[in-house]
Amino acid sequence: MSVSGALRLRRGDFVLDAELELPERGVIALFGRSGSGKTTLLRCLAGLERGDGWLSVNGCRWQERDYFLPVHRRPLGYVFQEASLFPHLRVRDNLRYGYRRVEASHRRVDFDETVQLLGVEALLERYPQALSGGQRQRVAIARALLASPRLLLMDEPMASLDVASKAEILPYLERLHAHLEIPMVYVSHALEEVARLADHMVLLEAGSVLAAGPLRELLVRSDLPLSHADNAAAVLETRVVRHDAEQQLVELECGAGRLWVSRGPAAAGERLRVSVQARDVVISLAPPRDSSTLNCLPARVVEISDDPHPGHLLVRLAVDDQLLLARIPREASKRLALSPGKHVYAQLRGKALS
Ligand SMILES: Nc1ncnc2c1ncn2[C@@H]1O[C@H](COP(=O)(O)OP(=O)(O)OP(=O)(O)O)[C@@H](O)[C@H]1O
Repeated sequence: MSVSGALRLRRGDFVLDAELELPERGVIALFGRSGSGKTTLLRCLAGLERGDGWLSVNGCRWQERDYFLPVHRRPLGYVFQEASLFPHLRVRDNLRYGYRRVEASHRRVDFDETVQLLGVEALLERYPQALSGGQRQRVAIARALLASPRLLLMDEPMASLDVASKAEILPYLERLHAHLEIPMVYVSHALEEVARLADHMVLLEAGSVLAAGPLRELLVRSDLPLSHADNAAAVLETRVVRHDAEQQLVELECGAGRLWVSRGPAAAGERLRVSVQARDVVISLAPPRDSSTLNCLPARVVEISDDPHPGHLLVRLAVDDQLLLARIPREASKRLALSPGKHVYAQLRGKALS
């Protein structure tokens, strides 16, 4: 584990008391409702808050009982909700600022590659005030990366963006995810965002860690609040089979089944994750005929549990070794005589996949 620690901090009535064991790369979502302590924990990781406990990153002690590495000496990148760029410097000089502060022999990122990765080549000569919110955040992320951090911290980097800017920046964050060799701790309270980006999740509730582990496992646990949320979703890992230009669809392999999604061209063999909302999954006993449903996967009922939505149940389905959630009417469960072990078909409504 590259980031581990136990951090405690009291702020008024609120107490943060969190133990962490984070993987050495990939996107780690700090997730929880408003006030659960996500930002406080992130600030403790950065050294912006000093609580009790210890913290070790990549084998280096950042904090212990009598030792505290100050924030300016921690090799980390911090991206805030609002991009904090220097207004009097062009984008190029904003980017160079962090880059130059790292000795050439310690640099682990290439300037041009990072500029390309975040798609900011065309913006280099502009001043921050001539950028859109999404562009500013891309520059802020590039600047954080150019300081060759060992840990990248992001505090709801899309919170202040409108829907269009969010849609613009998400693909860059996905690209970043594929290229990053360091852990990126990403604070969010938007489940859709987390389902698209994160590999690992730390679920916070009232300052404590309620659960932590691989995202795919936590999303579908019926004992956690995630699976009972309105927008509860599961994530399926798939592989691109082919792009059908005529139908404008991409065929994906998902276990023994196939899915079709409308996306731009994708290369065969590429891994693609899709998130499927529980409310968009329909269960049937036979594959649909004479239906406009494009996607239907053979599945097996694993567990049926109560759901807070009146008149509904939550069904956990296995699609080979992956799990899917379906929120279905209680009446339908009875009519179809669903029980654990039963073989069924999971139809995914048109908009189910994202
Ligand atoms: N300086 C402070 N003094 C008193 N209470 C504080 C202080 N800073 C934070 N808190 C409290 O600590 C709790 C956790 O706040 P924090 O901002 O970490 O939550 P969060 O999960 O990031 O919330 P959000 O999603 O709304 O940003 C909140 O109840 C907040 O009111």
